[in-house]
Amino acid sequence: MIAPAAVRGATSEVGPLRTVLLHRPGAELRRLTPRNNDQLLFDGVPWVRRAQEEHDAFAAELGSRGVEVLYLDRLLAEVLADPAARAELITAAVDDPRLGATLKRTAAAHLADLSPEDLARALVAGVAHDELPGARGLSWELMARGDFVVPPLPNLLFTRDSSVWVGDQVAVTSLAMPARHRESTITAAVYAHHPRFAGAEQLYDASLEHLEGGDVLLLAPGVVAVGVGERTTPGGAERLARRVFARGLAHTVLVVPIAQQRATMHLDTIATMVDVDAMVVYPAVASSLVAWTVTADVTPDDDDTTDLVVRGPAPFLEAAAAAMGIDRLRVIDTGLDPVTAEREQWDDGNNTLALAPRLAVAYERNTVTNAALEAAGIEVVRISGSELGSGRGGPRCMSCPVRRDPL
Ligand SMILES: NC(=O)NCCC[C@H](N)C(=O)O
Repeated sequence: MIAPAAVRGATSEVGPLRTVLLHRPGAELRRLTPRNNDQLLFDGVPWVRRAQEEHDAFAAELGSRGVEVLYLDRLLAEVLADPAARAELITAAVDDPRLGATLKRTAAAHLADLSPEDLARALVAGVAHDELPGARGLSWELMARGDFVVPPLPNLLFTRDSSVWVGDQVAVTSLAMPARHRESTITAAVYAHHPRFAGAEQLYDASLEHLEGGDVLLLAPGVVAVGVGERTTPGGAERLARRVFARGLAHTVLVVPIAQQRATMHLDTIATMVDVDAMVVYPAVASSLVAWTVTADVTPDDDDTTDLVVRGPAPFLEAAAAAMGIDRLRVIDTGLDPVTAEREQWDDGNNTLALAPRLAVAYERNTVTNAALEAAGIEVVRISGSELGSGRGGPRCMSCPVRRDPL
């Protein structure tokens, strides 16, 4: 029996969206340079003011459709009034093998002196070498002048990846790329300490096998697809499967191998739901995608030891339809010809955010995919993303649904 998520959480990708967690990009994007953008997982150096305008327009579209927008940096500043949360996050910020003990101590003392708002800014934007008054120690002396004592988190923008709600429980994820590890310390602290989330059950945590929210798709109530590739490991998918079964949050997990490359870093870069029975899918992979269907052997009663039944591989679209209990999953193609499809997939044409069945937010630049969506009966809310897109993420990546109405 799959419990409906009422007050918090989500059981699908398309149930009416009521509350969403966003992060408005700020000073952390100003840290990007041509020297560090690759390591920080951006494909360029965005124009920050324009990125903020694009993000504000995205948030305004959500707000005008009745979606409550929560901002991660505001929740973070609020929890940083709590000494326990401050201590946790300061320790995590300086827990870096590049720093010697003296620099760790100086950096921690500097952060501990900041107000909650300034500390929130420093945790997100990082602390540059020359921003640490009175710093001493060998590792500070030998650090390159342009380097960071606490590296910035420009990918916090992509709130989908560092936490994901499955039913009424929240999974703080275990991010694979070093540039993103510290993001989950922030989401973990917000969910653990903010009164807004009091009582929320934690489904996953950052100490476990790699699992990123962009790889987790709630295909239908009780059916979760997990992409396994550059970011999420088979071990992460297995752990999540056991936990969602043990807690009655799903009856089937479809594990979907995806190519380990930047263009397809998460499952949501190649497929997203736009209706209860329809997905926009990158046609270059649609027919070759497979899924392993995972279920529980007996009624599960324990988080991490349930015996799993694994069947497959079978064509993804068929396995998904069978698990969802429908005849067929309708597919809308990205692009039209292979070159347009490749361009629009790269520019997050597949990465739509459903606000309700047949209503989705998409980047305006993917004109061919958006026309195909409309031809299939999907209303498209277009937003611009010329600067936001330089981080290689679209509307779905930039949003973590905290509450969707049950279908
Ligand atoms: N779900 C997603 O596909 N998120 C986009 C993450 C982009 C970010 N620059 C990254 O490489 O992790």
